[in-house]
Amino acid sequence: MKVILASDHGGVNLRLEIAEVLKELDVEFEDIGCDCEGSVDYPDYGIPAAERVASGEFDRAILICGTGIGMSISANKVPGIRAALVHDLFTAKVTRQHNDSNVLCMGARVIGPGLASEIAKTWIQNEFEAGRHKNRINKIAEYENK
Ligand SMILES: O=C(CO)[C@H](O)[C@H](O)[C@H](O)COP(=O)(O)O
Repeated sequence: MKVILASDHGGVNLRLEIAEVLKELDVEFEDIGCDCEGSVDYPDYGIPAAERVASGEFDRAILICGTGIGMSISANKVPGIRAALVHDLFTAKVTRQHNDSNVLCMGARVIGPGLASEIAKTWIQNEFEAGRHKNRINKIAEYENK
C-alpha cells in the first residue's frame, strides 16, 4: 500500500507523528508537507494529495489540518475520493469496512497524538467488506459521473 501524507500549518506536528506510525507499520509513504513555519491554505495540500490518490498513483491519503474539516471538504471535491473525517476508533474501522474510504482526515486541534496514531493504524489495517456496501459506493460514483 502507498500512502500520501499532507497537512497545513495546523497539522504539522501530528503529521510528523503519523509518519512515524507509517514507518512502524512498514507502509510506503510520501510526505508532501507543508514544511511551514507560517500559515498556509489547506486546499493547496489536500487537493493535490487527493488527486494523486484518484489518479491511482497512491492507494490512500492521510490529511491533517486544525479540525480535519477543511481537508475533508477539499479532498471530497476530487472525483473518486471518499474522505472520512475521523476522531474515534469505531469510525476509523467502520469507514474502511463500509465506505472504503481512501482518505483519512484528522484534526490536530481536536485529538492528541496517541489517539490519532491508533486511528491511523486502525484505518490502515482494516479492509472494505464490499457486499451491500458496494452498491452504496456505486451510487455515489454514478452521481459523480453524471
Ligand atoms: O479547515 C480548518 C478548519 O475547519 C482547519 O482547521 C485549518 O487548519 C484552520 O482553519 C486554520 O486556522 P488558522 O487560524 O489559520 O491557523
